[in-house]
Amino acid sequence: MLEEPEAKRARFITFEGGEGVGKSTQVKRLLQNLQNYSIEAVRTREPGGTAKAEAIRSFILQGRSESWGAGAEAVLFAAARLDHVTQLIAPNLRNGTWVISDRFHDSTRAYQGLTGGVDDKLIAGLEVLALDGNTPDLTIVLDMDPEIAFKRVAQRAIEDGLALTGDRFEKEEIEWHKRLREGFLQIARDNPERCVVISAEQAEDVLEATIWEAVSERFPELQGRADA
Ligand SMILES: Nc1ncnc2c1ncn2[C@@H]1O[C@H](COP(=O)(O)OP(=O)(O)O)[C@@H](O)[C@H]1O
Ligand SMILES: Cc1cn([C@H]2C[C@H](O)[C@@H](COP(=O)(O)OP(=O)(O)O)O2)c(=O)[nH]c1=O
Repeated sequence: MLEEPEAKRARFITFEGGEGVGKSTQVKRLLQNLQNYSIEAVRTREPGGTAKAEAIRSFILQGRSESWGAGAEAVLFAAARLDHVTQLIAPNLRNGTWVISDRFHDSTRAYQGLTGGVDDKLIAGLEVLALDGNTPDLTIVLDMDPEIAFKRVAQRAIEDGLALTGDRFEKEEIEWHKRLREGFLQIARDNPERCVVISAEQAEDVLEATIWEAVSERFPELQGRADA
């Protein structure tokens, strides 16, 4: 009998945390580090990642669904995620390409669930639909005081000569952002096998090295691989 070829084992990594903690910066750096180790990998983001999901992203972030309430928004984020998973995430993982996503289902848990008040059972049901079994192998929760994160974002806007307008979630009060931070820490405590909390109050290079250590510790296939 012919042996089945061993399936290529691709990993799914997500980054989570509040606004301006450095997720996009570190997603790019991790992608580069994986590629330096000859790992095929792509980066993506939520909401978004596919044309349909990006359309839903614009609709929500412009504030057009705000009056619909957190429950309806949870449904919209889930609809975007379903397309993202079926069209981009799952096919890449099946082909052996690692996927790194800037936000994923924990953002719905934290924003619409823990701070938005949407019932756990609704959130859990939407996850069954949208994830279709594609739970991340590792979630890196970048944690920091939201006041410091805001200063970073404001500083960059000044340097770029831009007005600090913000999307609709960025405009929430600081107390709300503190509750959001606690929400992500709670998710990490509830899912210790999947989540690693890393302090984001470190210089970009130092944070990059801490993340690389966490990723390479988690996945044996990265150990002993030569830096290409
Ligand atoms: N470790 C860091 N230290 C200082 N500033 C940072 C760090 N990481 C990112 N930044 C800056 O902070 C701002 C937000 O970073 P970004 O990666 O866009 O965060 P997020 O994706 O979490 O919103 C950007 O201006 C970025 O250049
Ligand atoms: C994926 C997702 C994002 N969001 C929010 C979080 C952010 O405020 C916004 C995404 O905007 P984005 O500009 O990507 O935020 P950031 O740079 O901080 O990551 O959408 C939810 O409320 N629920 C979700 O499920």
